Amino acid sequence: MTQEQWGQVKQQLLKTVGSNNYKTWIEPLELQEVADGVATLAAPTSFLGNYVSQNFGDLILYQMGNINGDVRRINFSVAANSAARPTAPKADSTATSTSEDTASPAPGAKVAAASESLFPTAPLDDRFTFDSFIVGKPNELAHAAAKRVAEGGPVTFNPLFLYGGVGLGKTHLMHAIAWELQAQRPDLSVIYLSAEQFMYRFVQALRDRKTMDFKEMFRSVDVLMVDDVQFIAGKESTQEEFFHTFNALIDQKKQIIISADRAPGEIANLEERIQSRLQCGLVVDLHPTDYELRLGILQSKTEQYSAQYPGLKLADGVLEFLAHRISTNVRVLEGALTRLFAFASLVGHEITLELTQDCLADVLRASERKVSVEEIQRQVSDHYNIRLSDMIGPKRLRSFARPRQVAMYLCKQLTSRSLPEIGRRFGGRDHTTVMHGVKRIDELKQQDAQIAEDLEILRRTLEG
Ligand SMILES: Nc1ncnc2c1ncn2[C@@H]1O[C@H](COP(=O)(O)OP(=O)(O)OP(=O)(O)O)[C@@H](O)[C@H]1O
Repeated sequence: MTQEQWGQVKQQLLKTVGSNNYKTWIEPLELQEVADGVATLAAPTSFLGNYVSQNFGDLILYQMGNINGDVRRINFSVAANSAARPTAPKADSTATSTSEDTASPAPGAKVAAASESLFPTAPLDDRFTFDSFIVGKPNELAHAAAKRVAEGGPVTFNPLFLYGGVGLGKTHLMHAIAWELQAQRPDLSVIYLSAEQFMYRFVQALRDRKTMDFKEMFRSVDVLMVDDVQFIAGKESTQEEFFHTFNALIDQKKQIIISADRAPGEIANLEERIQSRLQCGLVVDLHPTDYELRLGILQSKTEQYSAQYPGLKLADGVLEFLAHRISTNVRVLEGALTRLFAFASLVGHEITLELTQDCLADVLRASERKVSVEEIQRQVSDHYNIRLSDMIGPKRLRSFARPRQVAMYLCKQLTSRSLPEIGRRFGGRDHTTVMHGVKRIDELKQQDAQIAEDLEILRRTLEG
């Protein structure tokens, strides 16, 4: 691989990983040498080298392979000792870490016999255990199913299919299963990897003419876990391979655990036979968190932080406030708490409600349910059974004018748009017209029970 080709690889990586990731992680890398199919990349720090190796190693190798088929492995010229996960054993103890050896097995778990270049298990996050997973109504079934599978007993439901929205704990549960299996059943060979990694491995095997090794390896494991399976949608040959691997393991009564961001039947461009195969075991949904679960997660995180930041006090009501206000995903919730503790420890203050509102203003704003003017117009015209064009149009008929005023009122109440802006969205009306409409509905809702009820229903629908 020449420096020029390395430049092309970097250009491709820029497109794939985005400019922020690119600047931080890829740009600092230098191509040092290529010998015997092994490309050595020099990273300025061992941390960076390890991080890139873990997170982008496969991708870099994949792109390099596309541009120059001679490259089969990558080395990072950094010390292997500085790996991010101290508990994970090193796959080898040489002074370099490779994209393969960072994909190390769960400690203690036996890794399926495989050629080194296809070494498949992705690293596990040691924070993601059953102990640190808070159980509530929305995730109790998923948790119970994961626990059962983690016992490593006779296979009762196969596959276990976990699905749910972003940041609701799918990966956490899968890692927890892997850790538990490794502790309870170190005799089992367990492979955990993302569907994306499955694809890269497969492509690599195709390129290296090692598909038999690939097949053999995946078909000889006891437990196969594939995260984010929606990734293989639309990728035909990967799907094909996945399907055969899947069938072979099911036939041998080996446990398969799959996660996705939606139910099997809802993954577009996933072959029907795969969709139906995925549904033949237990399909469990991780529901969006509720208030109690969020509070539980915050309390548990706070205990950890209190140990980390001794002496830092948390005022009553702060966690409740956060659990109430941040209702998106757990990742955002955790991030908010991390920021709060870090900030409070810097300024040396007790974490009060004011400090929380101050420090997390952007997160709180972003979590507010955003209702758009268009959504309001649509809902209101549906409610009053008029056409959207009549609501926005010039007609002054009472049957259009009243719903229009209701919609203007709701826009003022539920969005942060100014009166002139609302006017513009209502067919270019003047801000005084909007002001008048808002005032009129304000008065009417005191006198007219029907209007008050309409407003209540609409507000509830719009705020979800
Ligand atoms: N019930 C829970 N208890 C404790 N932590 C949780 C819980 N649910 C999620 N988390 C935490 O939230 C973060 C996001 O979870 P995770 O990565 O498992 O989400 P995911 O469902 O795999 O999301 P994505 O679709 O983005 O991959 C992690 O730090 C995880 O530890």
